[in-house]
Amino acid sequence: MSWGYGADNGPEKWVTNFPIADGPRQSPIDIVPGEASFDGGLKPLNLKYDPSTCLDILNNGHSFQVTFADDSDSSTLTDGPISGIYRLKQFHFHWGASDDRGSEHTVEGTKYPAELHLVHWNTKYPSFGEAAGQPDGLAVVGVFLKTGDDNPSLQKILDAFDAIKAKGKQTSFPGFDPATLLPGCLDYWTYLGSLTTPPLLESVTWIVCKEPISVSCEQMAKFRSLLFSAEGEAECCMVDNYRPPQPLKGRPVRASFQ
Ligand SMILES: CCN[C@H]1CN(CCOCC)S(=O)(=O)c2sc(S(N)(=O)=O)cc21
Ligand SMILES: [Zn+2]
Repeated sequence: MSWGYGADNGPEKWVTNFPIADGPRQSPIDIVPGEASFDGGLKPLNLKYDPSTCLDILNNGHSFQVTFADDSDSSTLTDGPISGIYRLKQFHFHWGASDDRGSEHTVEGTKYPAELHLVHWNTKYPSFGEAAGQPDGLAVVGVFLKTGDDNPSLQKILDAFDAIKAKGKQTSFPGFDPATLLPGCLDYWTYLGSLTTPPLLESVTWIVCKEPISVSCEQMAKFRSLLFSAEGEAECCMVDNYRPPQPLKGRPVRASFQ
């Protein structure tokens, strides 16, 4: 059985096939603002996204992801805590079965109903796959979702869900601008961590925005209409696809704001 989020193949079991699960720089973590150190040397995030690089939306059986053309520097992350140019590869979400849980990072124990991850790779490496194995290979921008007003930008994504309900389904998704998913304020916390799913590679510079974006309760319900299962299999709702916080193991967490 491959990894997942169930009792038999979930986060507590991943260490069996992925021993790095108990490694020194695992993600997510619980962020304690009072223990983060303000670093005046941290630059503002510079996110420049070109909607024409948006390709398709896919249900990969663990989440859904929106994938981007990354053969040029059209959609990039620069500055912030990183050096060089990182290209946007994909974004995806993690969410709960109910609004009281779903995010991977937590803030002083507070769980949000969902968390957005924008995945970028360091162009000093020849490809995404190469970069994913390097300690400075990836940079993921995390954005919390908080229940409140309807989010029109999110709605465009949710409207595509009927075409990707089951695992393995994919459909074209042209012209989406991921910048419309960012909060107004780009203050962030940053620390060195890992992928939060297998292969749990310790190659991620995490950049977690302090300000959440909004999602309505109805929109959260739509997230929960996706399936972990493929067509023809017993239906299993895609919910609680989040890894809980992992030990900090002495890592510094820096804040870009005071
Ligand atoms: C379901 C698999 N999720 C993985 C898939 N990729 C890793 C593929 O490694 C290939 C060598 S990824 O780099 O796109 C990526 S980023 C995150 S997260 N939640 O930490 O932002 C998980 C994953
Ligand atoms: Zn993720």
